[in-house]
Amino acid sequence: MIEITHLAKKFAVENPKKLSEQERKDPRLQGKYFHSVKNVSLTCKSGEVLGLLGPNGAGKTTTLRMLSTALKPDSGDIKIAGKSVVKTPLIARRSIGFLSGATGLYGRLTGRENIAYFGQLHGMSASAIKQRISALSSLLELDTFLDRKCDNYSTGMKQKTAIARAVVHSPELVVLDEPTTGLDIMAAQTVLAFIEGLKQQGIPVIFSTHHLDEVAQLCDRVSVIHHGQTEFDDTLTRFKALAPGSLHQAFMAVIATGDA
Ligand SMILES: Nc1ncnc2c1ncn2[C@@H]1O[C@H](COP(=O)(O)OP(=O)(O)OP(=O)(O)O)[C@@H](O)[C@H]1O
Repeated sequence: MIEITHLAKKFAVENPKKLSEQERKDPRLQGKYFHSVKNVSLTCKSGEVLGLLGPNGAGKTTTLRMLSTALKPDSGDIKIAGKSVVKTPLIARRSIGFLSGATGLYGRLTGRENIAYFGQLHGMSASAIKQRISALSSLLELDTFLDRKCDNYSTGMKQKTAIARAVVHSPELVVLDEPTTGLDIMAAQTVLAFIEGLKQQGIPVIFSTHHLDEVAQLCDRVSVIHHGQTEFDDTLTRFKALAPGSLHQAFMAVIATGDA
């Protein structure tokens, strides 16, 4: 069980001229600080997939970076199986698999070497790494390119390899920041099937997306963040009930409530 309660994170604005016009008008800009995440709470149980939705700049990536321990929250708490990620980030890191949009693969290494390197960092033995890469390679369909240098990988090859790398240590919780962005339909389906497989194993998955069809296909729960605040956190069934027949309308209804 993952419980995020009243999470907040602000960033100092060093040069206000560098902010976009939208950010300058954003109510989260207060004096010298931009309050990217103001009040985010969500829960996700074993075997559930949670879709994190929100307009561009809503605070999804910042929330997921706090959940993965890459960023320390200013306030609020994150608990995995009752233990605080904020108080013991190093221990928590072992139990989380995090796919970030920002971390690239080492181009001079092959996909296999990239994944194996992360396995070593997690203290896995050579034989455990070999077995795990073999399993992940067939699940994510990496076989045809895994021994090529990553420099020349396509976007889909890079993303699937990065996902394998994020979960090489068989984490208790998987957090994916926009896992299907930029992927073609086949690669996206492979990634979605992989997430479904994690769910079948009882591993909770939290992923951000702008694709409502993925939410309909996979998610048990939906959280919507707008202007750094949770505006909705409940089951997919309740989300659908906000506007029967259209997830798009349901999303727009939640955003409109936040703007009111
Ligand atoms: N290190 C930082 N310093 C200053 N501002 C930041 C920093 N990180 C994020 N922000 C700002 O916080 C806001 C939220 O960003 P975040 O990346 O979390 O949004 P998002 O919901 O993931 O957006 P998108 O859907 O576009 O990926 C944005 O306005 C962003 O510019």
